[in-house]
Parts: sequence; structure tokens; C-alpha cells
Amino acid sequence: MKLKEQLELYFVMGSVNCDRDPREVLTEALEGGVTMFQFREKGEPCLEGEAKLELAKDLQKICQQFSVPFIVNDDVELALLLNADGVHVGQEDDDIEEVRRRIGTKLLGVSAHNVEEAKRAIALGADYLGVGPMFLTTTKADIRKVEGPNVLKKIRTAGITIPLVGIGGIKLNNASEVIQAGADGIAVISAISRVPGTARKMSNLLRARHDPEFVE
Ligand SMILES: Cc1ncsc1CCOP(=O)(O)O
Ligand SMILES: C=C1C=NC(C)=NC1=N
Repeated sequence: MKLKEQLELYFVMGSVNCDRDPREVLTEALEGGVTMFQFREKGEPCLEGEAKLELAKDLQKICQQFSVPFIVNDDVELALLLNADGVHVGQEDDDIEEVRRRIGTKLLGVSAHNVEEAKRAIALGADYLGVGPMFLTTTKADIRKVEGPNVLKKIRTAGITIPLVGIGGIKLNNASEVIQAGADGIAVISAISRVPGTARKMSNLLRARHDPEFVE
């Protein structure tokens, strides 16, 4: 399966984003049609050390049962220890070239906020970009200015064809807007982690656009 297809419904989550056992939340999300998963253990009070490692191992096993890629946010050490399928880093995180050197051919996702950051990430070896925040969100404390889906159009107009997901405040009622603006998929935290059944609804919505009689 091509990376653009794998990025269609990208669930990002950590224990902080869950009101119940993250293992149950992930299993239900994967049953609902999530196509890629990122373990992002951030915020207050996030797990560390042994507890973080144990949860990561369990979530990776669940992804393997569904043959869905398991990506680790920021923690390159953990990604290598688990032989994860890839890492996702921010523009400011460890220098992107250094991360690429350490992970070899594993997937490298980089956050980008505008065209200039998108170009920089690509030059440094990104395989896909996470662009946002698309809409207002309280899930991430230190979000940059909300540029909206328009920034996706600008990136595509700049001739950038790399696989892209939008992220930030994406819900069932605004997901289509992100795709129409040029994203290959959507990256979602709370809409899926806190509301059972949302993954299935988003999956159906996203897949419908490939149906022949689909009219936008
Ligand atoms: C990690 C991240 N990066 C930009 S916004 C965001 C949080 C997205 O969370 P939610 O899907 O709950 O709005
Ligand atoms: C900040 C982020 C942006 N995009 C993605 C896919 N994941 C992230 N953690």
C-alpha cells in the first residue's frame, strides 16, 4: 500500500488523550478503519520510563495485529528500541538530518506550519508532512497560529507533491475540507480517542471519495 493511502486516517494518541485504557481505545479505532497510528505520549501527566515503554510495546503489538504502521512521536530512542515503523518530529526537535541518519529507511514524518517549513522538511529528508493546526484545538498546549486548510492549498500550489496530512481540531464535520484543500489524509487525536465510533464514521467518509458516483 502506498504511503499516501496509509496516511488516509492517521490516529495520534497517548494515555493523556484517553478517558479509558489506551489499549481498548486503539483496538476500537483500528477496528473502525484507522490506517496509521502514532504513539504520542505528551502533556500532563504523561507516562515515562518503564510505564511508557510497556504501553508502547502493547500498542505496537495491537498495530501489528491489524498490519497498521506504528509511528513514535519525538522519542527516536524508543522508536529504535521497538523497531517501530517510523518517527514523527517537529521542526524544532532534534535536527531532522540527525534523526534521518539514526533511523535509516524508517518512515520520517515532520510537522510543518507553512510552505517554507514544508520545503525545509522535504530538503532534510521527510517522507510525509503533518500540517497544522487546521482548526482550534486544546489538545496541544503550545499550538502555532491557526492557518486553516488554506495552508495546504498554498503548499500544493507551490508544487509540493509529498504525502500530506492535516492535523488540529479535525472532527467529522470539517474533515472533508482538509482533504479538499489538498491533504492525502487527516491526523486526529481527541475526536477519535474520546468519542467511540468516530473512527468508523471518518473512515467511511474518507473512503466514499473514491467511489465512482461520489459527488463532492
Ligand atoms: C499534535 C498537534 N499538532 C498540531 S495540533 C495537534 C493536536 C491535535 O489534536 P486534536 O485532533 O485533538 O485537535
Ligand atoms: C505535531 C504533529 C503533526 N502531524 C502529525 C502527523 N503528528 C504530530 N504529532
